Amino acid sequence: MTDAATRPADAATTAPVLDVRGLSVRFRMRGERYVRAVTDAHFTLEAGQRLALVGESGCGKSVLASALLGLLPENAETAGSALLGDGTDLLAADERTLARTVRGRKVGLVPQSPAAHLTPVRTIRSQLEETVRELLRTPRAAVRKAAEEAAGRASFPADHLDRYPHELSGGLAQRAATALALIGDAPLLLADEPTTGLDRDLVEHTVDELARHTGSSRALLMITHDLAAAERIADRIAVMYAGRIVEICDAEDFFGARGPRHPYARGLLNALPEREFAAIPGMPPELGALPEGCAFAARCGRASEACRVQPPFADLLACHHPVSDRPAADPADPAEALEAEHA
Ligand SMILES: Nc1ncnc2c1ncn2[C@@H]1O[C@H](COP(=O)(O)OP(=O)(O)OP(=O)(O)O)[C@@H](O)[C@H]1O
Ligand code: NI
Repeated sequence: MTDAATRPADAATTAPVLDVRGLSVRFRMRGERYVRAVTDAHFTLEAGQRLALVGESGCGKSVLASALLGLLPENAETAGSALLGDGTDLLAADERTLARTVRGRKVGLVPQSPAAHLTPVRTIRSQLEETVRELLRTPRAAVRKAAEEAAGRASFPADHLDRYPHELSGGLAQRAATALALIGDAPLLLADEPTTGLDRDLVEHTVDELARHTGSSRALLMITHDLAAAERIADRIAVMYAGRIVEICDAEDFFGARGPRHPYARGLLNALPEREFAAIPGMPPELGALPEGCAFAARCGRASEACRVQPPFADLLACHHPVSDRPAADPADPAEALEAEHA
């Protein structure tokens, strides 16, 4: 643990909203064993950017989010840094700093399940007012108005403010939770599976709202395994496999004609019902027993000897045999190359 790093003042204006460098999280288990939930993650988020972090269940997405919120359990050990635009290192900050100045104020959390996040025995108005008092230190006389404004920003109807959470539809509960998340005006919004359990209309509504609230001054990190939701909201996609980010790609390329370059990312995309509906064979490795080299090699049709060594994350990709940018021919695949030559 080091003291929170601070940037020189002149760099602060150009610093990204979030700059994650070499973030790793491992959990200490009994008998000197470790579960390596996140390994060497690198990414940045500029103001106005919306990044979707996707990957199969258990690949480490939520652990990464918890690390950014300082909400990891006792047995977690972290490495690397996660710098906010003002120089705060989320990995180095102590709990007091995180609780008093970071969560809600610098990092807004859009909860997974608004129903669980809202307090059942209190009206929406009283929850908004409490958060306004806490985060904004608003003078007593102005709290009611500030809470109503907060509701308005998330399009929560004023005539529903005196209702209890159970009296709200799923959509309105989501708006109430979003209103709470936005009160501190945090430059970074973090949403872990904000659309889980919602029907398709509500998914679209929720991600559109998140996009609207990100605007040009904030940044959004959305964790999801819903690729359709990711496509709707994100301008960049980060794909995680077995604790590592294996590719970061513009959403346009990812979902468009070019497609992702990492074979795993391709597999995820092709597993969609509206594409090939073909699941990737096999299972991801246990994070407590990761192989030496590329963790995807055992399931990868393109794997070779080279994959016994961990591929470095370079040029936003960690793969020895990326799928070619040119859809017609692929030099790594002799058969395809031959075909192309004769085409
Ligand atoms: N406190 C802990 N101790 C040990 N292992 C943990 C702990 N918390 C999480 N893990 C492990 O870390 C791995 C990553 O879990 P994580 O919840 O981040 O996955 P995820 O990608 O968010 O999956 P999902 O899509 O299902 O939410 C899992 O193998 C999980 O068992
Ligand atoms: Ni998760």
